[in-house]
Amino acid sequence: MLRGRVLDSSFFSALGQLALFSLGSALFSGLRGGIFMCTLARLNRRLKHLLFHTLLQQEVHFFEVNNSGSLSSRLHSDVDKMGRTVALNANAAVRSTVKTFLMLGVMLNLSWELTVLTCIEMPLLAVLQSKYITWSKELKDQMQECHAQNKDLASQTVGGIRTVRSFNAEKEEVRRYSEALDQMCAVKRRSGIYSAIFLLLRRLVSLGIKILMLVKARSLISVGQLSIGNLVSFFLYQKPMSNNLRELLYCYGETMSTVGVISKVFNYLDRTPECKTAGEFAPEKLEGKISFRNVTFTYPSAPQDKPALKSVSMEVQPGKMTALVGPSGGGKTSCVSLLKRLYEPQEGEILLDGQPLHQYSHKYLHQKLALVSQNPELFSGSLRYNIEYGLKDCSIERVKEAAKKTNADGFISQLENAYDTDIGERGGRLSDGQKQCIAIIRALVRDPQVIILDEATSKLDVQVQHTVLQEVLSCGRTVLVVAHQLKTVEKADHIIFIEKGAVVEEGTHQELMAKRGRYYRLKEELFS
Ligand SMILES: Nc1ncnc2c1ncn2[C@@H]1O[C@H](COP(=O)(O)OP(=O)(O)OP(=O)(O)O)[C@@H](O)[C@H]1O
Repeated sequence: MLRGRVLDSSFFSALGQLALFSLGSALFSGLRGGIFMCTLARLNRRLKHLLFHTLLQQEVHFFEVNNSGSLSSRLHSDVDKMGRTVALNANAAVRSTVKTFLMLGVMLNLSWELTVLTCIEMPLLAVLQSKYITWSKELKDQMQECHAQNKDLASQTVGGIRTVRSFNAEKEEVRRYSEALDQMCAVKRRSGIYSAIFLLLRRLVSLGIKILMLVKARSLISVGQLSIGNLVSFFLYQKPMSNNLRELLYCYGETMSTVGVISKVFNYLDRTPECKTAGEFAPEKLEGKISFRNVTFTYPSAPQDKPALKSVSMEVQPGKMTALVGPSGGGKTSCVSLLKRLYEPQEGEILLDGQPLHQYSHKYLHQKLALVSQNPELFSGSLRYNIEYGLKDCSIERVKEAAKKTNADGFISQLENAYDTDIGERGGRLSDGQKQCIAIIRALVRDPQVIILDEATSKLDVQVQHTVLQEVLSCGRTVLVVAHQLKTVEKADHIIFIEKGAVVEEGTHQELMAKRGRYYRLKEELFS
């Protein structure tokens, strides 16, 4: 047509072909887009599920070295970015490749010389692009880190707003956040400068190629190897063809620069937790006798010559109340953490009814051995949800019964929706004492044989403390109490005094008082 030899019949046939081609292309692109979006959604869901599952299997130390902000960033932004980049780029790459080959055929037919020149642009741009990727990859990693840090800082400050307010630290927190934002801004600025330089060079290369093509076209026309019509047709194809090539390069670049993000996500997915896998042992009857045999333990993040426990040996008798006492930093909580298998000792072993702890099934162990700590971790949701947490098929009657035993049903029934009341983020709508009550009910509802109270009743009044202790001691349970308030441990059947990671002395209250050793002196210091 552009050559001016237009016949009505060929015009309509070309129009028909064009319409068919457009219809096919629209159908193809709709289908392709739809399929890729569905695949992307599935891929995203699967990756997040896998990553969250893998994260929850990791040992406690992993969460000490990886803060929650960066983990949540990996889980959300990184997985989203990864899925989007891979799926969308694959989509764009398929589209551009198909178009490129179709156009290449037509363009070669019009002028192979000009087509070769068009294709020269591609390797030049590829060299530029790969340089740009190397520069920008590092910046993208830095941006991810800054993003995670900012998120962590904001969520930590908002989560700890009570402390921030009471220490009048709002200005300081705003300053810290603003510093973090400045850091992010500096990285983005550098990234912007690199991008501007890259775009400029890319334009210059394209322009240079275009000038070469015009010079070549002029010489081809002058020797009669190319008509003006063919040249115009060629340029009509050349622009979208260049765009396609550029899009292919862009997809490659984007995928390459996301490699850092992808490798981080896969590093987490492939990570094997550094702790012994739990066994299958789950006896029907458990007495609850605990033995520490020459247990030496150093926290993974502490220097290896600074063990928290040094060759600790002790016995917690079944059905009795044993108290762990000692000065701050002595190693009491470390004993409890080892008992709950939050960490593994480097030397020695811990036995429950004569069996090493790791041989018990994970579910069984945590059901039979319940821990209530001083600042229990509660989750947003209803009271009932928090009490039943992790239990399947727990009836409301069981929950109510456990609440009655600790005298907590009174305050619960006065709440707006009783057991269905939402307790707010981390149980923020409850008092500290009420939180401790909920944590005790949460432990009792599991009907454990061993119950560990790590300063668990410190915020309850004396009457409730007494009721709770009576309840946990009933049914022949083994009770291990960790206490600073020596008053609460006087009733214990056995007291173990731990200092600087070692058992210093043990016996009943009367025996230790008569001995006039460390226990006696600590008591004197507290009451003098
Ligand atoms: N997560 C940790 N990483 C590294 N070191 C730790 C960690 N937790 C505790 N420690 C160190 O281990 C030692 C024993 O701490 P532990 O918490 O067991 O003492 P504690 O007797 O329970 O103290 P408190 O009575 O103050 O709670 C301390 O020196 C402490 O600094």
